[in-house]
Amino acid sequence: MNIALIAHDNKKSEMIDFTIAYSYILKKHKLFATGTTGTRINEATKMDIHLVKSGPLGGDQQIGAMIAENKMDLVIFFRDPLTAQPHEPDIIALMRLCDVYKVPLTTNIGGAEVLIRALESGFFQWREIIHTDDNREGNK
Ligand SMILES: O=C(CO)COP(=O)(O)O
Repeated sequence: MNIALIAHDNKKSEMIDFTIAYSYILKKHKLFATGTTGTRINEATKMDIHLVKSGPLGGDQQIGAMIAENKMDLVIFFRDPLTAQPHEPDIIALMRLCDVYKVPLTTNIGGAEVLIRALESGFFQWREIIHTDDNREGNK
């Protein structure tokens, strides 16, 4: 599965803790991340991560484009709900595309714990069906 890892600055240490704790699951998958988040995760875990640009420089939109192309299976996005972000429209667009394409999205560590364990337990196999279904709603 392709997994996106994104965290706002005040949530980056939480993301590091999360990826260290679940590296035994995450390393079995293809990981993508916005620039700063991915660099920090790589430094802490040594996992291979495909980096896109930093969020404020278009990284959220790059992840969004992957969602629109059916190339993302799970988005783990630790948002900071207490700090205004200059690229808020990009963030909303990313989350909207998750809804358009029915891609599982969590915006906090509580949901991430549940989804990562679901992934490990095989609850994401339906994504493989979607990958082969050209007639899904989002492609119309
Ligand atoms: O801003 C972000 C998500 O909206 C994250 O970007 P960085 O990982 O580059 O900090």
